[in-house]
Amino acid sequence: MFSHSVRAALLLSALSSSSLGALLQSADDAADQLTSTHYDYIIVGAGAAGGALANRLTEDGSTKVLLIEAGSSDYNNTNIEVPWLAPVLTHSQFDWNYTTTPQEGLDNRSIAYARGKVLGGSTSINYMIYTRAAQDDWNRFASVTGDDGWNWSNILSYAKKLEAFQNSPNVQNATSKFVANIHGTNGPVGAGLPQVSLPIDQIGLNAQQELSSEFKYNQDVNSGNMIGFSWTPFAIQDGARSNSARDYIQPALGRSNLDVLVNTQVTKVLQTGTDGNTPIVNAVQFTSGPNEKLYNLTANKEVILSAGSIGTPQILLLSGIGPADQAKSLGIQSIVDLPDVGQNMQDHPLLTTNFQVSSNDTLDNLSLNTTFQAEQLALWTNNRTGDFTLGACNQWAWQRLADDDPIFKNVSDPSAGPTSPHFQLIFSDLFIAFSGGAFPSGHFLTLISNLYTPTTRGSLTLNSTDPFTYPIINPGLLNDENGFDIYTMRQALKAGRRFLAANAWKDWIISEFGESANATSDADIDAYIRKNALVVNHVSGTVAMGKSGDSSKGAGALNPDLSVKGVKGLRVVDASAFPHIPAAHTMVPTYILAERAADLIKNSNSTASGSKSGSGNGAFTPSATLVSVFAPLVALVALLL
Ligand SMILES: Cc1cc2nc3c(=O)[nH]c(=O)nc-3n(C[C@H](O)[C@H](O)[C@H](O)COP(=O)(O)OP(=O)(O)OC[C@H]3O[C@@H](n4cnc5c(N)ncnc54)[C@H](O)[C@@H]3O)c2cc1C
Repeated sequence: MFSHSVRAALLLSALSSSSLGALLQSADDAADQLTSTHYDYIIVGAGAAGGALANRLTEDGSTKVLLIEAGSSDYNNTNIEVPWLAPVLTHSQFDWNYTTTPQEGLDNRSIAYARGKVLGGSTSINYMIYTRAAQDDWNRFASVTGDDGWNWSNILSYAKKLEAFQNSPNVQNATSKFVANIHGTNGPVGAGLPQVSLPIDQIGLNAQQELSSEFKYNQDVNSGNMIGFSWTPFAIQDGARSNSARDYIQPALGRSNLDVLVNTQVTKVLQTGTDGNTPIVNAVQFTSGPNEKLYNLTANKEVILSAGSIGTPQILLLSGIGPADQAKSLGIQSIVDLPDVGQNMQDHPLLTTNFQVSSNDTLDNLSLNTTFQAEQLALWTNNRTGDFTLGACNQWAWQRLADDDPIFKNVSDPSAGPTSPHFQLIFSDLFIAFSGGAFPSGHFLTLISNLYTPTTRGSLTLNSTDPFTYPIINPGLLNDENGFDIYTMRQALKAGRRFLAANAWKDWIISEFGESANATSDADIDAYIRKNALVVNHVSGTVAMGKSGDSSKGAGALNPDLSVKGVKGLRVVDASAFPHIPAAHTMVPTYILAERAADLIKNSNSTASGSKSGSGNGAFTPSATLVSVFAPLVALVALLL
């Protein structure tokens, strides 16, 4: 969630400890194995979705799967495992380190855009916050796609199936903080509530009770109704990060029908033939690096792109699956004209404000007090307990604008419905900033106000035909013509200030601190937001699903079963498929999407086999496009044929 540093987290150097035996560490070294194996499915990207799919599809021992990941296998690096160290992972070797275009809505600032590049993808570098999204969000996916299978009533079984929700003995009064019977306990993904109580927890509860008409108590944010003040669940199990590498991929590696190839980037998908007039696209091209050999490999059944909301549209556009005019302008041969590929990009804008507090018992001590820091680290190392098991906050509030808010006279409500929030308020027990630079000494509370129903849409377009040149990423943050986004960010900050002005906080909070303290008029608040807002890193929607068949602009690039419109043998399963960004943290919605996708794929009869007119399966093959784009490397590739 946070894109820069919590100062206390800058403690440990990366301790590398790769230990997965059955992994293929390099395409070059594994060439013999790859050439001699026939894969039913090739999954591209080992993040939230790719990890879940690789596990579920290989439950059937007769199904052979290859999972290809651009990053390393180092998912059990200490900085990844220790929850409190999450902030050090952005800008690290595990981050693609993208940058956006100058954002008009952010005073033309370009901002860093994190994405995970390691087994587990962004689940290995994220902030582990665990939200399923509201029932109204899922019901809207069903209505946009015309597929009732995306309804809350159907996906709830997947939400439970994937969970191992812990009722940890370390969580005080746990029964009032979550609803046990709506959670799963036997699934792969570990989750639970914070194990350490903080002094501000009781103050937060008192403030909620004092202001209960505005901030209702919600016993479980994952019930389908997210609205209100609640306790924050995390994908943390027994004190350590839970991610798709640890929970889905590692357990499946013991199966002989899963191969995982890391340090390997897929550069495009390839057409292998036609079925009638429909192109069959069931092959991938991949390489170890910009100047390394290129390989082609065909799947018996399908290629599944799970490279995330940046990687997946980039691969499709490089392959000629996207807007035909864009392909033409770059000299890429178009396979199918799909105007929505790379469009519809959405993310959640984020804003921090700091409050100086009178107590010296805050999590700031993890950086201010080296003795305390060492004690806490020892607790984590020895027992997986203590403050290093914590995430960004223990409590938060998910709120809606009032139904009669004046903004709705001019703008129709962009939220999915009454169970879905317009904004989120996070209450963190320390100083958090994203701008870098020196931290003030002292003790703080940080309010993080985030917009969850952005009306703006951005885009991803190619910079070049070189797959190693990053695409042009424009999430269009706060660039709304109707004024809804900046208005709602302002209302979020005001609501957070109201919460922190409750009588309950009077002995704790001294005053708002720093530049924001002077932002009192609407104009000043808006200026502060535009100057300082960043992003929650939930990028979604760039290859959205829509109703079946129609591939015109705005109708979605995917069918409701996540197959790519206009071709056979190719599916997209990741956060790029959401037609609207879920008004929630997006990891669990992506897991849920992948869990259902696995069943859709297993039940699908639409196998794009090579018995149609096209090339044979499971073999390295040359391709015409490869020759034109990578002319200098042709000689190297030829050696492999
Ligand atoms: C810093 C940060 C903090 C976040 N905090 C939270 C949070 O607290 N809670 C929450 O719910 N969500 C959070 N998120 C968002 C959440 O992690 C993502 O929504 C989710 O992981 C998306 O899953 P995905 O499968 O679509 O993509 P990813 O998990 O990003 O996986 C995509 C994978 O594909 C690989 N890949 C990409 N291109 C290629 C290619 N060409 N060839 C081979 N492999 C490729 C990538 O390396 C990556 O491993 C955060 C994200 C970030 C970056």
